Amino acid sequence: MKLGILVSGRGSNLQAIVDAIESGKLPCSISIVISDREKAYALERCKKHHIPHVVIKRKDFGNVQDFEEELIRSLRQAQVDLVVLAGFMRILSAHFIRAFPMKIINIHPSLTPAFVGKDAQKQALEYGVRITGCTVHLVTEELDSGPVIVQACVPVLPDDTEETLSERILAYEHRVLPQAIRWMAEGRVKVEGRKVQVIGAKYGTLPVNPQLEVF
Ligand SMILES: Nc1nc2c(c(=O)[nH]1)N[C@@H](CN(C=O)c1ccc(C(=O)N[C@@H](CCC(=O)O)C(=O)O)cc1)CN2
Ligand SMILES: NCC(=O)N[C@@H]1O[C@H](COP(=O)([O-])[O-])[C@@H](O)[C@H]1O
Repeated sequence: MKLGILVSGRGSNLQAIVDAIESGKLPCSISIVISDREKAYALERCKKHHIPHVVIKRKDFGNVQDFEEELIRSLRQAQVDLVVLAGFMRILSAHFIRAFPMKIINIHPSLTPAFVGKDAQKQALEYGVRITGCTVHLVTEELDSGPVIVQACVPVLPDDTEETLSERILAYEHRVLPQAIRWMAEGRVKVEGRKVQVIGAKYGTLPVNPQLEVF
């Protein structure tokens, strides 16, 4: 499976995908990484691992439609089979999503539908929950509300800061995202409306549901 990965920041989830591929655990290749920010550290990771990459900045386009058309053009030119949002911090339009039907996944640092949007870890802390986590979901036109592929539960500790909680969640993100991509590559993710079934996966076990098989 050829991946097109969209990033905006440090790229630790990108690195987790690269590590999974290079270790032989993830039968995929990365055709293109696109960053909307030229100073994203994710781009340094691409240079180190010789991954094709491009910067496509919103402010270089007169409107969001032209910006998204360039994203679509680059992804189609790279002939990607799956688009992965790995810390990409722009809300994508229905037009973009319809260009890759059921072929866009996103990693989000909460148990959706709780705490959607930006700063999910801070939202969880401020709300006072004792359990949060991360979600890989299919991207729909509604923000962070797509059919859920996998979720990991992460405890919130009394002395947690946004930083300590984010790091604890991130450790699970780096496992559930490659696992979800592998299930997509194996064709085991079956979607009926909002319901998702990973064929052959073991459900009901925590802290990760469905249970991870490789990562
Ligand atoms: N249509 C969708 N687009 C995106 C989704 C999605 O689920 N559906 N996921 C996001 C990633 N994301 C949370 O997982 C997210 C990213 C950014 C924002 C946001 O409010 N961004 C602001 C400002 C961006 C900036 O500061 O540069 C905005 O775009 O207005 C919310 C959620 C990726 N896209
Ligand atoms: N709403 C989207 C969102 O908050 N995404 C989050 O941004 C971080 C990117 O880290 P990374 O660049 O090191 O992968 C990750 O924690 C990801 O879940």
